[in-house]
Amino acid sequence: MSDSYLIKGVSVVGGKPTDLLVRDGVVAEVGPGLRAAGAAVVDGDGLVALPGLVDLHTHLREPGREDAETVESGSRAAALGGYTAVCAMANTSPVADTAGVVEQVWRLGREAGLVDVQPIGAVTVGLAGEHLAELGAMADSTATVRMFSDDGHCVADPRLMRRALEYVKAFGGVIAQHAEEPRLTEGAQMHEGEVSTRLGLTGWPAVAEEAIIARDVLLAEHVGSRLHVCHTSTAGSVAVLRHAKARGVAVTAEVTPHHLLLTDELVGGGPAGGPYDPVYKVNPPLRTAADVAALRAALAEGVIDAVATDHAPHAVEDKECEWAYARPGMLGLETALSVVLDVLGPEWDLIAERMSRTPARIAGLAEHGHDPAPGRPATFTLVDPAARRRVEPSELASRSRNTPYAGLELPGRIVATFLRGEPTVLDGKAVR
Ligand SMILES: NC(=O)N[C@@H](CC(=O)O)C(=O)O
Ligand SMILES: [Zn+2]
Ligand SMILES: [Zn+2]
Repeated sequence: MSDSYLIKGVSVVGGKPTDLLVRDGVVAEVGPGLRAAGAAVVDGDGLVALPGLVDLHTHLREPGREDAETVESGSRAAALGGYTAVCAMANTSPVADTAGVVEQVWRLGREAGLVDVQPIGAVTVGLAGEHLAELGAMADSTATVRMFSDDGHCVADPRLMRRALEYVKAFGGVIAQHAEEPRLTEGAQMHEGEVSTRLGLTGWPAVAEEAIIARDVLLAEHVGSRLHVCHTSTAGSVAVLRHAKARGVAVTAEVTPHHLLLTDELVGGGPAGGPYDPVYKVNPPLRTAADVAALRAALAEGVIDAVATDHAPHAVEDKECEWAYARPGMLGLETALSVVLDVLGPEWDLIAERMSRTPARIAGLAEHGHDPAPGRPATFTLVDPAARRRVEPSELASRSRNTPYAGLELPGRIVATFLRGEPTVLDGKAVR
């Protein structure tokens, strides 16, 4: 593989076409009409260069469910989706609640070498919500964990949540909360509303999310610590976040691509078939069109800071079964940019902000989230916004197939991704 690349005629984050010279891992020069003997030339005509995307919320399933995803297969899916860094959730088996497990995940990410894999540590031992995990040991480990989450479960005990928020202040950490009051979602199968009533499924009310976010922003304010809200899904949650931010609370929030595009109506029957298709089962559940509209507006405005995929691969037997027995979760890495492009349109600066710069800052990933500019790490992705693609589950790099977008035509295609000057994707294909 070449060690320098000349990308000709590319638009950097929507600007006028220019050339990018990549050498020794960094962007060496930016400007029109560049020449470089020996450099591999990439035709950037019609392409947009974005800072490499950063996912705050990825389930890689290793260790424990390597049949559904591995660090390597998930890293490949991420690179193909334009990502250069992913934060790996802790709900593996064993749980990532010790320095040993987070170091293992970090090392597997390095070995795969396709994206930077930043492990997230569990807040409580075994995600059981009873005792704080060894947060300090995970922070001090090779994986230098700064974000902690019991995702999949809510840290429901307010005293434990308070102590976790207090603890991570010492090293500038953040608690990422899966906001779900468990007493309000017992047996829940989908969003509580008209559709759940019609289908006869137990509802997951919006207030179960909103009540926890309200409590947690107050706790974060009280102890002067940082809170991050995972997969925000309701208009009411947006209202709580807006209020907290106006008060100066150190809270950030993410939204998933699926909550920006899909609604609970799909549970009653999607484009591909009849009702109760578990591909639409996810936590938090798909909500209403009014929620979708509020989430889109909040993302544009900045009340929601980032798009995060919540890429949640599941094996066929856990997904292609009766609705009630299916695991919640959807794939996201390989379709996220296309969905966001569909939702926001070609607002490149906004897309760079919500999918790269801000998530890099939230996760504390200093090498990520920088627009390609001289002296910066050559860590970026090239998008063809004119291309349209039909999502074909069998063509995905993920080991799982549970995409809710099968058969759907979406705008945009990732042509190439570079991580510190090395291509991880070229001509739309992973380099390994
Ligand atoms: N989102 C989901 O529906 N599932 C996630 C867990 C989670 O993000 O809560 C999973 O691990 O499968
Ligand atoms: Zn969650
Ligand atoms: Zn998750």
